[in-house]
Amino acid sequence: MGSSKTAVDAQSAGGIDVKDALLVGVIVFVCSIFGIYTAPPGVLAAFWPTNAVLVGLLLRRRHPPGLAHWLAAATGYMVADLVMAHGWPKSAMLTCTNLMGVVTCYLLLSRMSDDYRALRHPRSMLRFVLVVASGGAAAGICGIFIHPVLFGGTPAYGFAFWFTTELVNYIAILPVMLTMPDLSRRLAGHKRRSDWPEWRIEQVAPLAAFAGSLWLGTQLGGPGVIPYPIPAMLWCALTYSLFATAGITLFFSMWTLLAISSGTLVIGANFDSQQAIMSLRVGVTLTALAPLTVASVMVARNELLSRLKHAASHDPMTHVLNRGGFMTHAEELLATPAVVRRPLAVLMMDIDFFKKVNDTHGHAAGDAVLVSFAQLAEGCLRGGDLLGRLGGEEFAVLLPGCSVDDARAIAQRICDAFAAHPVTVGDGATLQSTVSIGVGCWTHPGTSVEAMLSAADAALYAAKRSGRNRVVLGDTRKPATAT
Ligand SMILES: Nc1nc2c(ncn2[C@@H]2O[C@H](COP(=O)(O)OP(=O)(O)OP(=O)(O)O)[C@@H](O)[C@H]2O)c(=O)[nH]1
Repeated sequence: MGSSKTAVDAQSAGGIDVKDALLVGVIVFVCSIFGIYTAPPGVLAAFWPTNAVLVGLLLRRRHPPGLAHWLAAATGYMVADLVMAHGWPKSAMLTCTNLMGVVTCYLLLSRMSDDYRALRHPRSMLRFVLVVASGGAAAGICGIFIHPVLFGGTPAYGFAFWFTTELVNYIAILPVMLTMPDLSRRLAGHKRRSDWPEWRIEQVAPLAAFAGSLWLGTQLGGPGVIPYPIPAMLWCALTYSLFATAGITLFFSMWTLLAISSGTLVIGANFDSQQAIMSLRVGVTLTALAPLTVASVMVARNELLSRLKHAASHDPMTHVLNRGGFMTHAEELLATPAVVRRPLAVLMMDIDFFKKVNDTHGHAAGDAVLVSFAQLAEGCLRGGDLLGRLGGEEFAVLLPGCSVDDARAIAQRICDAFAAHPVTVGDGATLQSTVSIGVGCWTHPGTSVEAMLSAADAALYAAKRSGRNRVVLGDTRKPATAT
């Protein structure tokens, strides 16, 4: 039974792999045809997206590419060149050159950690430039041999031409591929329209400044206009996601080169030699590295900040909110109009005879009981409820929009579940602890979190005095006043 299932799995995985490889081949073919069609007459494609798209595709797949993928990619290149009547020998030489750069970039990038590869590390752009320069150099080495044969140039020119072309295309396109959000995961998240961020003026302004600086360049002209959009692009990098910044820098590179070649952007320089064109393309592309580096540093900074924020507001042992985190979240929740107008309940929970657990089985056993209780309590709550560890063996819960009856029922559920849940500790002993819970309820809160907690605490004290392992409802007739 097991082996036949494995065979079926392998078969279906094989089917998916072939389909996947075919898709890679088709994408390589389409990108290559696009590159060949956009080339000026007599020159190999000026904008050659295929290699960067292929490296990005292979890296973004869940599994490393197999032989089928590489064969499909090679076929895609060959067929595109043959369709454009480049003939077999020329097509084969061009395919080898393309694949040399792709394989080099793929191998180097696939060995990097996820953070570096997705350009989410402050130093990732440095490594990225080294990788794409290596990919360009690999293609350049092929260029030394094929350029004199195919185009009659010198080996040195062959190296320079292939190196710069690959470098420019990788730097412009690969960041977009590497930072592209995982669409399947996004769609699975079912983002509703109301969850989307609102577009405010400060979010639109950097993009408007970028468009404005591009326009200004066309109006003023002269050799200094190329970096005009850099301040706006840095502003974009500080405001938008890494992926959006990568898209903006790609647009900048393409726009600048197209605008100069079409005469929309007049910089007053002569581009009558291949060297001058190469120099311009490399210069424009390298300019775009600055905003990408800023965006990359911003991502790393924001992730560090959110990790620090989480660490400051959560208890490292039970992973629920700590006192500070609970108070901040509770106050924020109480300021929400939807919460203010609805009933609200607070539970104060304290594990019974917890000192005895520590004294009998050791501190580690006490910790295990605390972790177990936090998990169990969390499992009894609804999505919008807040659970926090206020200190020691004392926990609190805020239940927004919860009636007296519901609050009592939730508290009783936690109490019963914990009493019925044995915890096995390090010395092999099985501990059966209980919890006492005080409940405070308000039909119109209008008071501070501290006041609510102290009212629920009074009910907890009553629960302890009347025998523990029980739920006691506090006085709910009048709202508590701030202490
Ligand atoms: N294992 C462990 N123990 C803790 C931690 N924080 C506080 N304690 C212990 O929790 C115990 C609390 O004991 P008491 O306040 O006397 O309460 P109790 O024994 O539960 O008695 P009642 O609350 O009256 O049922 C003390 O022994 C503290 O040292 C912790 O993080 N881990």
